[in-house]
Amino acid sequence: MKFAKMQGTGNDFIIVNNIELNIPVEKFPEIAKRVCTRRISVGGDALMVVDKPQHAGDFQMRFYNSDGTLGEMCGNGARCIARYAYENKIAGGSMVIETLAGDVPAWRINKRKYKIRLNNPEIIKLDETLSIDGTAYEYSYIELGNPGLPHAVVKINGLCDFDEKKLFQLGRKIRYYHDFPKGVNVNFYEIMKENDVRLKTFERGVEDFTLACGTGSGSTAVVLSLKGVIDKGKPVNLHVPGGILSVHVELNESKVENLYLTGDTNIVAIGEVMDEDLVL
Ligand SMILES: N[C@H](CCC[C@H](N)C(=O)O)C(=O)O
Repeated sequence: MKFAKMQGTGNDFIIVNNIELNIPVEKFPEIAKRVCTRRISVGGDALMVVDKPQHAGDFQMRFYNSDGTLGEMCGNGARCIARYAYENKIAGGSMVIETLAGDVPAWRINKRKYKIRLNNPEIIKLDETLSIDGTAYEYSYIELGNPGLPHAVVKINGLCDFDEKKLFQLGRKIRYYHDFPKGVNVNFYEIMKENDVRLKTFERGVEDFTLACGTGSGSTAVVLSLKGVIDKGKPVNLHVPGGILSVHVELNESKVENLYLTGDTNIVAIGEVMDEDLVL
């Protein structure tokens, strides 16, 4: 199975072109689980599949988390797959990616940098409260697109020095909190300085922190813009464990008109998956 391994700010993906491979789609959850397993197979946060467009887009992106579950969208994945599509002549330097959450336009900025327009939020609930082990946490809930990718945005003072094991436990408990029927990706943030935000995301489907989350970065920037915490006109720098992502929130009053995500991509390997225990 021909593949490319890419990463965007450390969020890593295995990408295959199903226009050529023609693998029945019902097989991809199992394939994803296998090839994404670190040490045992190729390893990655997710498997992404390029397929023929279903309407007016350039191609379809199917996204499978490392546990085999389907994700509605993926911000870093969309940036990487846009580069994959451009370099494999599936699309030009300006394209439209069809995702479950809706169409995602993408642009090549230069060889490694790609920008996408994230799906606009369909649900936003600011300043909610949840309780974990007797402690109350304020959070905001947001879904980008429809069906939307669920995100909780939680402020943690001292995130930089927060005990990693404790943060993992907290992330996992919020991820499965009963108020979130679809489960949730958990974004812990703290403000570093004006428009610079530190962010760590515990991802549904990976069941761990990833080095970066694009939709999580977009969701956090929207919440902070609406709350008036950051300067609305300017891009927000999200300092994630894998690097820096830039998000530009264009607001009209309190309505998000456009939400852009920009960052680097890296093609780590191109080759053939030879895993002898992979069942195709
Ligand atoms: N890392 C991704 C999100 C993956 C979505 C997945 N964790 C889910 O909730 O299904 C991003 O850059 O936006």
